[in-house]
Amino acid sequence: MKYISTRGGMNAQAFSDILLGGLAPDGGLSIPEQYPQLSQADLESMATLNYRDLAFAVISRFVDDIPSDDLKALIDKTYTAEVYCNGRSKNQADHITPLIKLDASLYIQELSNGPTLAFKDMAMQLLGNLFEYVLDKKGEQINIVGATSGDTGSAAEYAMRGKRGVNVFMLSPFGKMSPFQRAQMFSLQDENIFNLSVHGFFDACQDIVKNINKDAEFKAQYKIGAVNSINWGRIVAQVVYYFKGYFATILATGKKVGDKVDYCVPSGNFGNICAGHIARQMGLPIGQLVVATNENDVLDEFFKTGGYHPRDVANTFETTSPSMDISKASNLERFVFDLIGRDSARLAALWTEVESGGGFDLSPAELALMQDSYGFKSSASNHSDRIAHIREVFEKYGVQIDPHTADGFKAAKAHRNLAVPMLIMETALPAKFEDTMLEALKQAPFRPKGLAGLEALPQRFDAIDADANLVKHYIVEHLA
Ligand SMILES: Cc1ncc(COP(=O)(O)O)c(C=O)c1O
Ligand SMILES: N[C@@H](CCOP(=O)(O)O)C(=O)O
Repeated sequence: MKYISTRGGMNAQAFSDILLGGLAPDGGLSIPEQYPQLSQADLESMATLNYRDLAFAVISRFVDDIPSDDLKALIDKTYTAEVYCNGRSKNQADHITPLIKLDASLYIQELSNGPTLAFKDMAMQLLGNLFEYVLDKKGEQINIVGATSGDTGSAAEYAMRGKRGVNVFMLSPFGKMSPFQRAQMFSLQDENIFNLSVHGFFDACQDIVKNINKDAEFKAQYKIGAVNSINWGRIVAQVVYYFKGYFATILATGKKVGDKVDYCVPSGNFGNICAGHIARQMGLPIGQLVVATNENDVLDEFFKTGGYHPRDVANTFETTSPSMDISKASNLERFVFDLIGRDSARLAALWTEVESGGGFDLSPAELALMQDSYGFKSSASNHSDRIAHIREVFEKYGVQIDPHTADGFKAAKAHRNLAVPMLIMETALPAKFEDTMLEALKQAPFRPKGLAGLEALPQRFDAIDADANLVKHYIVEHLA
């Protein structure tokens, strides 16, 4: 399996060569030359595998330059009941991403039982172990530069703290994360962790990360790596839980392998649902892929009209599902590459428009293809929807969901077909967003053991203006 760039300007590379980096040298994103294809027999053979074996069955199809035994050992070390425990018994926790039944055909897939209580841990824990392995083999070090709106940052820092040869420089939007998210990151005192609080939104942080990645000389000199979902390693690890969720859903609903399951995914940078698209391209019988957004609804507009027009700061909003306060969805580039028949010249032209502050419109035929053949639907939420749906799910089903998952619940209701099971991806635990949960339920959400008093711990971070040169300077100074 070799990897190319969506923009056509990268020679085919092996998995280990693209693993540590973010953007391809031409500014595009790495993507497999073709997706592995699974037959009905392959799917049937996967249906009863535990998470570790399933992860190996999926990920090994994308990796051919790490010996199988080593890859299996890295996966086995990652997906354990101890890491994805969240206070459960070993037996319960060993499912890693168990389902919560809401009704006969509506389920939530738990993805937030890892160390930082968000779905990012599903891929980031594996990435941490893969990084350490590949760096050891190559005898190299890495300085990760990442952007977060609240969850990638803590997941990356918890996965990379104490790892040999790794430093993390994490950019987050100043004053825009929840107090819990802020405390999770800023209370870390590890010497290899640097938190930079940027005056701007997540989009500004991500632009800086991309800008640094495009400076080939700086990138090579300072060994810059990426952990955002522009990194292919994040996406491939996320593909696994679409398979796990599928098999668990058909088992729970008495369906058979081959029957369709719909998925609804709270979306911002489009990394989570992009993994769903790839699972579908591999042959997983996914019906609809429903994109849920908050008030920052660029993606909702795209999937309804075919027009992708990222917004500027003045039109990006602070919301109560803050991790989705994103107006430029990096991974959309991977999906559009497939949608337009992998025409890299056209893709590069479309993203040249996007990067110069504009956007593009698909043709009516492409819009129909996206909605009908690729199964994409969408819906947007606002604060009052969020509060109402947190309340509804608690009152009807006795389940507390976080504000992002509540945006997903609204979208799932809007697009549900009662004949097809619908799986809502849980993207974080309510404990991370206590104020909104209190407003909705008049009670504080469950907080896993060991996290009491998190917000009162001493915090360490540096504030900085949204300027790539300042960030580069900061990196150079702190590495020295
Ligand atoms: C809690 C939560 N929900 C949803 C999202 C959106 O996921 P994605 O960016 O992969 O679309 C994020 C972060 O991006 C998140 O942290
Ligand atoms: N919501 C994310 C934003 C970054 O997304 P990523 O999946 O591309 O790393 C966050 O919480 O940081």
